[in-house]
Amino acid sequence: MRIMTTGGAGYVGSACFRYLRARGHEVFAYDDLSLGNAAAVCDSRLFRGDIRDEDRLAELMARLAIDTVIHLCGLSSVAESVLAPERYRSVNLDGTQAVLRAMTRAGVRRLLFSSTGSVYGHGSGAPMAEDDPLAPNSPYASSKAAAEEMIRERARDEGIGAVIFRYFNAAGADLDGRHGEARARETRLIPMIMRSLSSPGEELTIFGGDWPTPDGTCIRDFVHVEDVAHAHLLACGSIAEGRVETYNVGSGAGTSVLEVVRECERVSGIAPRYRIADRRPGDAMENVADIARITERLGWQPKRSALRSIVETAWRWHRTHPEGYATRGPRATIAAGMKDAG
Ligand SMILES: NC(=O)c1ccc[n+]([C@@H]2O[C@H](COP(=O)([O-])OP(=O)(O)OC[C@H]3O[C@@H](n4cnc5c(N)ncnc54)[C@H](O)[C@@H]3O)[C@@H](O)[C@H]2O)c1
Ligand SMILES: O=c1ccn([C@@H]2O[C@H](COP(=O)(O)OP(=O)(O)O[C@H]3O[C@H](CO)[C@H](O)[C@H](O)[C@H]3O)[C@@H](O)[C@H]2O)c(=O)[nH]1
Repeated sequence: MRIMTTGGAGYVGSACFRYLRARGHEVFAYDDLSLGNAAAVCDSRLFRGDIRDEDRLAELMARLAIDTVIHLCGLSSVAESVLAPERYRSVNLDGTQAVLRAMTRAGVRRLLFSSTGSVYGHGSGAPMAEDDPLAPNSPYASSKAAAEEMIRERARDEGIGAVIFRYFNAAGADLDGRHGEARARETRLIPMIMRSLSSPGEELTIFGGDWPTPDGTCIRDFVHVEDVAHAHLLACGSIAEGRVETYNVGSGAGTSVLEVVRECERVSGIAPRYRIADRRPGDAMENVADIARITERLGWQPKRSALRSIVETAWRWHRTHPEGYATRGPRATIAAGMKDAG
């Protein structure tokens, strides 16, 4: 396949880029690097640009003879979206429209889209299945639900094939120790815990200790980023023109925020300093995936998504790369001067 990954220098996008390339596919990344890292992909295959630049996308898709687009580009912080809903609508929804129009112009007929498990809303204690009603409770989740609808409409009108992936909480780092989560503006739980472990002055804030859950903190479904990348490999091969398939991508297991904090303490041997604050606006109480559909139809199984494996790989990455991809010197496992990480 000849694949364009939008948002391909980001955390999940670059993991997919590397995973698919290592398995023989021609993969190109498109990213404005506002949050992503050029060093996470291969320089010669990274094209810089804004996702709303339809002309540039169409020109690149045609020139590179792309047959499949994996549209991962997006803004994805729930909390930030509450403060800047218009920006989220613009990048996530207008950006998706630009990708769809560019695909039409360049004759690309296969799309894999990164949606989110947060489209289901708070949850009711049971894992969420793909046909459950959607109840997005943040501008971020709403923008993804609207983008999904736009894709379904386009598929009906033009007969393209699409897979919609609703990821739950992607986490962990590559097993090679050279790649991991490193965003310009970080808000996610595991990187924030890692930061507090590495810098003793940094205190972790836990948002909400009064949710109606066993320990009062939110519950999430953490899935290892390498399992997520493997799901993309399987899904790309399954896309059929004229059909849209929707799959949850999670581990199927719920873990509370405090349980994650404790696991990080066990793995690192360092007790993080934390305080419990008010609930974070836009947060869902519980977000756990029912993964029966993806298991049955794509034969996918989470293999590395045990919490221990997620935290061990994340800790190894953060310990050796305290400044993310900018880390140099003996702590970094990236060989000095190595540019072509892809
Ligand atoms: N990581 C998760 O747990 C998770 C869960 C559910 C859904 N998702 C979705 O998966 C996708 C990837 O997530 P991620 O964790 O890799 O995020 P990320 O922030 O690491 O990557 C997003 C990438 O998009 C790029 N980008 C942002 N705005 C852009 C713009 N206007 N033009 C071009 N590029 C732009 C950034 O530079 C970045 O490299 C997102 O769409 C996100 O909503 C992620
Ligand atoms: O410093 C922090 C950061 C997070 N949390 C808590 O940890 C949980 C997870 O928060 P994250 O920000 O790590 O992730 P979200 O569940 O909010 O969102 C993530 O998973 C979703 C899917 O479930 C999305 O798609 C989204 O892109 C992705 O960031 C939440 O209860 C949050 O309140 C804290 O307590 N302190």
